Parts: sequence; C-alpha cells; structure tokens
Amino acid sequence: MINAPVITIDGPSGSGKGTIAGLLAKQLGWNLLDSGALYRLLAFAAGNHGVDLTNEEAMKLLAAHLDVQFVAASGGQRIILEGEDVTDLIRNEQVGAGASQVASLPAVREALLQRQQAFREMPGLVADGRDMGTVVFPDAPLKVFLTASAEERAQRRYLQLKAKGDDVNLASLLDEIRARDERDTQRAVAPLKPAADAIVLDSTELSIEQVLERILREIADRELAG
Ligand SMILES: Nc1ncnc2c1ncn2[C@@H]1O[C@H](COP(=O)(O)OP(=O)(O)O)[C@@H](O)[C@H]1O
Ligand SMILES: Nc1ccn([C@H]2C[C@H](O)[C@@H](COP(=O)(O)OP(=O)(O)O)O2)c(=O)n1
Repeated sequence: MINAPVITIDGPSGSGKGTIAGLLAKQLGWNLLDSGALYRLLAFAAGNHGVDLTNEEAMKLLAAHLDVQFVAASGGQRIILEGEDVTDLIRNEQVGAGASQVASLPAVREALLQRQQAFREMPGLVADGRDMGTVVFPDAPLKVFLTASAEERAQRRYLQLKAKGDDVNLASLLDEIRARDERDTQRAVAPLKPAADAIVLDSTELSIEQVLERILREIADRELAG
C-alpha cells in the first residue's frame, strides 16, 4: 500500500502553524491534524476529571481513552470532547501551558502516537505541532519548521485573544510564550527542533499569504499535490 503524502509544520507557539496548516489542507483538499489540540484536550480533560497533570500513569490512561472527534465545519474544524464542543475553550494560555506540561510525559506521547498516525489517509495530510517531522511522520516528503521572534508571536497571540474578547496582557503573554518555548525545546522526549531535512521559515517579517505562497512553491517543486 502506498502511504498518503504528509506535509509537516512544526514550530513554536504563535508562529502561525495552525493558520497555515488549515489553509493548506483546505486548498489541497487534504486531511488536517492539529496535534497540539490533542495535548490541549488532555490538559482540559484532566481538569474536568480532577486528574493531576503530573500523574503520568493517570494521564497515560486518559490519553489512551480520550473521547474526541474532529469535525469539519464551514468556519474551520470543530473539536468535540466527550460530546461537548470545546473548540474555543481549549484556546487560551492556561490550557496551552497545561498542554505543554502534559506533553513532557513520555507515556502520554507514546499513547497518542498511533492516534496521530491514523490521520494519514488519502489524498494526503497536513499535520502541525512540535514533533510531526521528527517523530510522528519522519518520512514526510515536505517538512516545514515555522518560526518567528518571541515578540512577534506574543503580539500575534495578543491580537488573536483580544479579538476573541479575552482579557489579555502583552507582557504576560510574552513571558508565557518564552516559558513554553523553554519547556518544549528542553524536554527529554521529542523536543521542539527542526528535523534535519526541514525547511526553516522565519515568518517574523512575512504575511500569512507570503508564508502560504512559499510553502505552495515547495509543494509544486516536489510535485506533491495532483
Ligand atoms: N505570518 C503571519 N503574520 C501575521 N499574523 C499571523 C501570521 N501567521 C499567523 N498569524 C496570526 O497569528 C495568530 C497565531 O497563529 P496560529 O496559527 O494560531 O499560531 P500557532 O498555531 O503556531 O500557535 C493568529 O491570529 C494568526 O492569524
Ligand atoms: N506535536 C505536539 C504538539 C503540541 N505539543 C505540546 C507543546 C505545546 O506547548 C502544547 C500546545 O500546542 P499547540 O500547538 O496547540 O500550541 P500553540 O498553538 O503553538 O500555542 O502542546 C507537543 O508537545 N507536541
């Protein structure tokens, strides 16, 4: 059987991975894996069930039995956890920080591996996260490492959360982004780093359209999409 092609987009918080992955998947008509959502969902579910985020054995069980559905909708993908639409509830820095904590547990990462790989279906998959190109899909024919300065990423997150109506503070968002960068890059298992064969794209000075254009050019060069 021929494996479906995969485009991986890894990078730090606020670099634009989710936005670009969503646009690419839509444009190509491919499947989408928002792997960060799985870690966010786990942190959120732990709160619901009163499970301590540092309890590796309990978190592993929660990961193995996570009842989640990703549903395609006109405004983007909706995420349903145990029957409840939590798409917006998991997008805040508190859940992001919890996700980053849970993500440092090796047993949790192992429990989520096959669930992530099952998203690889024809005609193709766009997957975004931290270890898509290094661990989950090491044979992906196109790997992108999307980054931007911490200041620019904090500013983007600030505008994004403010538009949602959240009460946010730029200085604390910058602190939180730096703390998350530190934890995600320094952990022992599957740390955030570019795969050896990844294209590194710094989007600090690029618009969403320019980033998309750069990646579409790489896709065309590799004749990945029909
Ligand atoms: N190149 C860019 N220029 C300006 N804003 C961007 C760019 N890429 C993404 N954004 C905006 O930044 C915010 C964070 O992007 P997102 O895709 O959620 O990042 P990530 O998934 O890497 O955390 C969103 O509001 C998005 O619209
Ligand atoms: N493949 C992945 C995806 C996310 N994680 C962890 C590390 C991140 O800080 C959290 C949240 O990831 P998510 O991609 O949703 O966060 P951002 O949108 O980049 O802020 O999960 C991971 O360890 N591996």
